[in-house]
Amino acid sequence: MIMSSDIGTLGTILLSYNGWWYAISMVASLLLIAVSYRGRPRGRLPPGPSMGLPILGHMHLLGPLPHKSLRALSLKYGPIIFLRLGSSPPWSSLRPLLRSNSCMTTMRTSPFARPWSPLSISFSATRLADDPRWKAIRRLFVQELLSPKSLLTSKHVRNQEMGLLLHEARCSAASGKPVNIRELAYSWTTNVMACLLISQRLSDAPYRRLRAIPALVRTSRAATEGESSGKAYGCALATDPGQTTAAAGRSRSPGRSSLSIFGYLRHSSRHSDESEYAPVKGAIVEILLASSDTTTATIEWCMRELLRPPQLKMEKLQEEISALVGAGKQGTYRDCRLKNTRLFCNIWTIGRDESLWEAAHEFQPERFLPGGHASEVGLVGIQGYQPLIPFGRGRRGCPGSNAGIIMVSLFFTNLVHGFDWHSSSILAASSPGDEAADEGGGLLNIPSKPFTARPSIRGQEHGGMKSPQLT
Ligand code: HEM
Repeated sequence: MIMSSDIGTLGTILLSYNGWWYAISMVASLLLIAVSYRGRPRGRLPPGPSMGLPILGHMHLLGPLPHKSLRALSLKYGPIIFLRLGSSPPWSSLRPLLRSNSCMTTMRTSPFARPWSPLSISFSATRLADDPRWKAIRRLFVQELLSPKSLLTSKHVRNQEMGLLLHEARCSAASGKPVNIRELAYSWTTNVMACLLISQRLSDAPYRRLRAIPALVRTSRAATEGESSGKAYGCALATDPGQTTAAAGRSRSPGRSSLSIFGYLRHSSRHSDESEYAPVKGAIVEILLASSDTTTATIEWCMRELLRPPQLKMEKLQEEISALVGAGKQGTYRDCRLKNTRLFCNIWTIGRDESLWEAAHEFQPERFLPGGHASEVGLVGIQGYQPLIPFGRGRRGCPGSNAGIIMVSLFFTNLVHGFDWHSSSILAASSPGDEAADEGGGLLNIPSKPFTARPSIRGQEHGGMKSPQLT
C-alpha cells in the first residue's frame, strides 16, 4: 500500500528528477546555440533565412536537390545569400566574386573524408585545404598528367581506347543490342585514366571487379551523402598494393608518365609496409573519381539531349562533324569581410539565369557558335566575368579541364560520326528542359535512371559508310 507520505516522497523525487531533466535540457540547448554561433562572422552580412536550427543550421533547407533549393532561396533573398550549413563555419552563396575572394573559395573542410581509410586524406588534392601539400599534389597532377604537353604524349592511350570503344559499338550494331550509355561513357573514361595511371585497363584482371560500373557510380555518388566513395576502387587496389605501384613503375614509356607522381607520393609517405602505399592508392583513386564521374555525367546528359526525339540536334552535329572530316579537319558585397566563410557558387542557377541566357532552359549548344548569342562566352579561363563555369574557377578550379574536354569531344566525335542512335522510350517520355524528372541529385547530379540506345552503323543502308577513328 502506498502511504501519502510515500506519494510526497515520490513526488519530490519526480520533481527533482524533472528539475534535473530541465536543467540538463537547458544547458544542452544553450550549448547547442553556442555551438551554432561558433564562427559566426560579425559585421554586415548578406541576406538569408533566419538563424536556423541548432547544429544543423540551414542544412534542412537544402533538400535532395540542393542546387534547386539554393535557387529558390536566391529568388527570395537575392543573388548573394548567407547560409550556415552545420556547425562548421558558414557558407554564403555568391556569384560574381570568385576572383576577389579567392581565399574563401579555396577553403575546404572534409567531414566525410575519414571513412576513406586506408586512402590517405593527407594526399588528396580535392580535400586538402589551401596548404603547401595541396599545392604540391596539384602541381604534380598537372605537370605529370594533365598539362597540354602530357596530354599530347598520352594521345596514343586515348586512341587505343577509342578503337576498343568503337569496336564495342560496332558489335552492338551488328547484334542489334542496345548499349547502356552510362556504362559506355564510364568504361571509356575509367579505362583511359587507369591506363595512364597504372598501365592497366580496369576491365582487365585483376581489376575486373571494377567492371561493376553501375554499382561503382552509385558508390561514388554516395560520397555526397557521406559514405566512402573510395571504397569501391580502394578495395580493389588494396588487394595488391605492390602490383599497383609496380604498374606505376612500369609506366616509364611515353605517355605513361605517372611514375614520378607515385614515386613522389610513396617516398614522401612516412609510413611503412601496407600503409606505405596508402597515398599511392589515394592519389590513383582520387584521379579516377575526379575524372570518371564528371566526364561520364557530362557525356550522359549531352547524349540524353542529343537522342531526344526527333533528334534534330543529333542530325546537325553529325552533319557538322562530317563536314569537318570531309574538309580534312580534326575533328555588392565586395567590401563585406566574411571571415571563416566559404563561398559556394551555384553554377546550375547561373547556367539557367534568364537574364544571362536566351532560352535558358533549353539545350542549345549552337548558342556558343559564331553568330550565336553566347558566342563570346568561353569555356575555361578566368578573364572577366563569364557565366559558364563547368570547371569551377580560380585556384581551386578543375586541373583536368583540358583532359575532360578532350575526352568528351573524342567520345562524341567518334560515336556520333560513326553511328546513328535509336533512343529508348525513356527519352521520348520526358520533354526538353524537364530535368526535374531526370535528375539524380548528389554532387554530380547524374541522371536518375541510366538509359540505353541502339547504335547502327551510319549510312549502312547505302552500302556502309567508312567511319574512320577521329583523333
Ligand atoms: C568534363 C569533365 C570534368 C568536369 C565537368 C569537371 C569539373 C570539376 C569541377 C567543377 C571541380 C571543382 C572546382 C572547384 O571546387 O571550384 C573540379 C575539381 C577537380 N577536378 Fe575536374 N572536371 C572534369 C574532369 C576532370 C578530369 C579528367 C580530371 C583529372 C584527370 C579532373 C580532376 C579534378 C581534380 C583533381 C579536382 C580538384 C581540384 C582541387 O580541389 O584543387 N577533373 N572538376
